[in-house]
Amino acid sequence: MSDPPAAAVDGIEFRHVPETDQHFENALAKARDGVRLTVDDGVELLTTGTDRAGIDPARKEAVLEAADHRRAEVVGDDVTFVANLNNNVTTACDTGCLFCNFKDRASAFEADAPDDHGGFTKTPAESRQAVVDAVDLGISEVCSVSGLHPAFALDADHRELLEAATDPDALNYRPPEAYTTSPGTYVEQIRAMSVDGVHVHSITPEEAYHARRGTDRSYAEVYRRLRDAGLDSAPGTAAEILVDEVREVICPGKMDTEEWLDAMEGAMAAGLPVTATIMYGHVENEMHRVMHLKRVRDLQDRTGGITEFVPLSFIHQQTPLAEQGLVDGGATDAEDELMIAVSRLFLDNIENLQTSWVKFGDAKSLKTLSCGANDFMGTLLSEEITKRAGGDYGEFRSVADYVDMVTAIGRRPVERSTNYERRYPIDPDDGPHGPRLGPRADGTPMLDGTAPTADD
Ligand SMILES: C[S@@+](CC[C@H](N)C(=O)[O-])C[C@H]1O[C@@H](n2cnc3c(N)ncnc32)[C@H](O)[C@@H]1O
Ligand SMILES: Nc1c(NC[C@H](O)[C@H](O)[C@H](O)CO)[nH]c(=O)[nH]c1=O
Ligand SMILES: N[C@@H](Cc1ccc(O)cc1)C(=O)O
Ligand code: SF4
Repeated sequence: MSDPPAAAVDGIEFRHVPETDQHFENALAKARDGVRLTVDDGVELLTTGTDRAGIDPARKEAVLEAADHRRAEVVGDDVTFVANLNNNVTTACDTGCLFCNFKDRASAFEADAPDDHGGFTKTPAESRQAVVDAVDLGISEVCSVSGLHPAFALDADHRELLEAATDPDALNYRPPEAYTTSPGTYVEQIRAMSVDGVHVHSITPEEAYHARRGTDRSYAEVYRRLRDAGLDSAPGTAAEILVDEVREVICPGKMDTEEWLDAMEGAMAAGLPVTATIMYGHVENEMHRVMHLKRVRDLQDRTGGITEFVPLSFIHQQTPLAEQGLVDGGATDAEDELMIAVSRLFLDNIENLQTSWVKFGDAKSLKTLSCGANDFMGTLLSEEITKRAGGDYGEFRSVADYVDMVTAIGRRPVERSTNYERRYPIDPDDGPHGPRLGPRADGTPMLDGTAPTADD
């Protein structure tokens, strides 16, 4: 009847466990009535009741249905997506997150090291060229998240400070000359990616932390400088699970929960919209997942600046967590569906809920569009993070792919801008289909016929 548990977690004892005084039926009634849910309510829904082991299929369907209704009430039936490029600048990173296989040790990029690390660093000029090519294809957004390369500084002033530091190693700084290729500064990268007014979505809280290391600048100040250089919004990754006892296991080198919240508030204080994420399906339990949702909901109550929430299902295959035996799988289908549904029901102050074809594949993401999700991510054109972790769902979806998939489930595909302010509803019968919202978009299909996942 029920799915097996997501992951065996040996030897980790957590203070927070999925136990509550609430009953599943009460929590479901509140969810159906649109009453704001407590953490205990969320745990009851996510577990389909803590009174029984495993996931109860009938109760699960009831939760998915409530979330689907809520989605229709809040955002209607349109399914949105963004025409975008993922441009990762560098894989060099020494933060050591145990769920991540995107990173390569920075020492492998040093000028005197053998060039066999399999990773990459792009100069600002190389980033610009990648964006120019994609803007020609019609994209409206470049999404850029990267490793914390030790040679990165915010700008020339920051570099000067880092160069003068008594112990630069302690600040995770090494000068660009130490490396075969320099990523330049964050400001140079953002300027380089600002091609013809394309929307630049970049600088996660962890990257902002790196961009202020060794200084007493506030996050707002750092994000303001980046905004002046052309940054338009920030991705809320690095959230993982916003409960420190979990972060200590999966990403001990990363900022803690408070610092993540501080960075997000700084971005919003600088006038930038942000997204928020959760990465689940590893060592955490349902109590952690819902505590995370509560922290995101509180942040949105304080700021109102979060445009979308993105549940990222952990891809386990080629990661240190799996290699060290800390996990033996990711989330099950039922857990993925419930994560989407409970995110919709719990986050009553965030309109848009994204499903990721990169993490779920097409079939499961389509299913989640009837479990609470309304946004179907973006065209990406390139994807490294999931691929390097062992994910196998490709790197690109064309506008034609989106039209086919979304119309197949009886919904209307709508191309959106990053912040959902501009929308272009697509008439499925009026093909061929290409992006419309980018600075050079004219409806020409993006990579028709040549892309690995395009229709043939
Ligand atoms: C790879 S990092 C790059 C940006 C920056 N270094 C940071 O940590 O914010 C972006 C996000 O990818 C997600 N990620 C990394 N490895 C993953 C995996 N194996 N499965 C699912 N998501 C993953 C994490 O949520 C992480 O915060
Ligand atoms: N969900 C994932 C994303 N999301 C990025 C979006 O495509 C877009 O940038 C955002 O909606 C802002 O408009 N990117 C990935 O590489 N992998 C994902 O799983
Ligand atoms: N979805 C995130 C960005 C992201 C980037 C890479 C990922 O692997 C996951 C998420 C955002 O739009 O803010
Ligand atoms: S998740 Fe980000 S910070 Fe952590 S190791 Fe990967 S690239 Fe580095």
